[in-house]
Amino acid sequence: MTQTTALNKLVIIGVGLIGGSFAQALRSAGLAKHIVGVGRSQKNMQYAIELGVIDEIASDIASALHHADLVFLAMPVGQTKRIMEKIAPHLHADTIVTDAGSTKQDVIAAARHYLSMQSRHHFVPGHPIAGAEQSGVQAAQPDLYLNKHVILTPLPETSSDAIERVCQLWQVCGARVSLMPANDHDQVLAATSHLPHILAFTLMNHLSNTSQPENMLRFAGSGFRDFTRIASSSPEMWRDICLANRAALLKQIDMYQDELKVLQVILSTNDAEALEENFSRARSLRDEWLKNSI
Ligand SMILES: NC(=O)c1ccc[n+]([C@@H]2O[C@H](COP(=O)([O-])OP(=O)(O)OC[C@H]3O[C@@H](n4cnc5c(N)ncnc54)[C@H](O)[C@@H]3O)[C@@H](O)[C@H]2O)c1
Ligand SMILES: O=C(O)C(=O)C[C@]1(C(=O)O)C=C[C@@H](O)C=C1
Repeated sequence: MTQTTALNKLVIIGVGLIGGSFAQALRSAGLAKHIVGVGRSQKNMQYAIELGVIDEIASDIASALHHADLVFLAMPVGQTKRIMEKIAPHLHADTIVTDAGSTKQDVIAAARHYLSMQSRHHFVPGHPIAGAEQSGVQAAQPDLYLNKHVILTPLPETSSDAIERVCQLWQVCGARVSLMPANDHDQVLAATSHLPHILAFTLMNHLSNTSQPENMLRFAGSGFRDFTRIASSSPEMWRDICLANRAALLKQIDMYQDELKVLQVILSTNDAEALEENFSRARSLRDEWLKNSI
């Protein structure tokens, strides 16, 4: 790998789990000399300073972006349009902008609408497939991206230099970078990330509709804990993701319902052989995935 030069000024917009972890990873690699945070809540930003995640709280967007080498967008995807509109007039010609949004086509649509062609040359849409159910800067950790995938979905006009730079920075964080068309990204993530979150939230809501959920939950074991961990995730973040990727997610929900219906028939006909075959198929695919995952 070629030597990665340090960023003189890194601007993080949305200093939470994802933005804070990126800042910490680059700082610990000695690659971020000065980190400016742009936030929504003053309390959270003050906390980010105390934790040493950022060096400065931006007083306004123009001064935050002045001579910025890289801007990392890490707020919920529902905020993307607002932020793109705010940053667009202040971006320097060579400032690279990248993001961590869990959906990509909506982020790209916002970039096309608000960013100039010059800025889009330096815009690299991205998504780390790493995270947690906790949110906020207090949950940030420098090794969050270690051995995790990062998907970049560049625009046709994104310069190869900008892609290379962002790619190198993620590699410094310990991640493995892949490139993918944004539409493919959104289809794939609807199945492997957005649907599972919907299922976990729905299971909790389903139990809350039973007569005495607390009695039932008292005896829930580790299987239930594993399955529902992600139902503790940020409702705001997941509201935005699900709305942004609505079409792909609705398709996945339909297919999942069909799969449940198959299981209903198997159970109602007391078909032991079909039930075991159904579970074996699922186990094989998961075992295979585990063997090959990083
Ligand atoms: N949590 C995950 O597992 C995960 C993984 C990969 C990508 N992502 C994506 O990364 C982004 C951030 O997720 P997170 O988990 O770090 O969330 P988070 O809640 O921990 O952090 C988001 C931060 O953005 C701030 N914010 C909200 N609106 C803002 C605005 N208008 N201007 C400036 N700051 C604003 C919030 O105050 C918060 O501090 C989201 O787009 C999410 O889809 C999340
Ligand atoms: O580990 C978790 O808690 C996550 O939800 C991480 C997770 C995922 O679904 O895998 C969540 C959203 C992202 O955009 C990327 C990663």
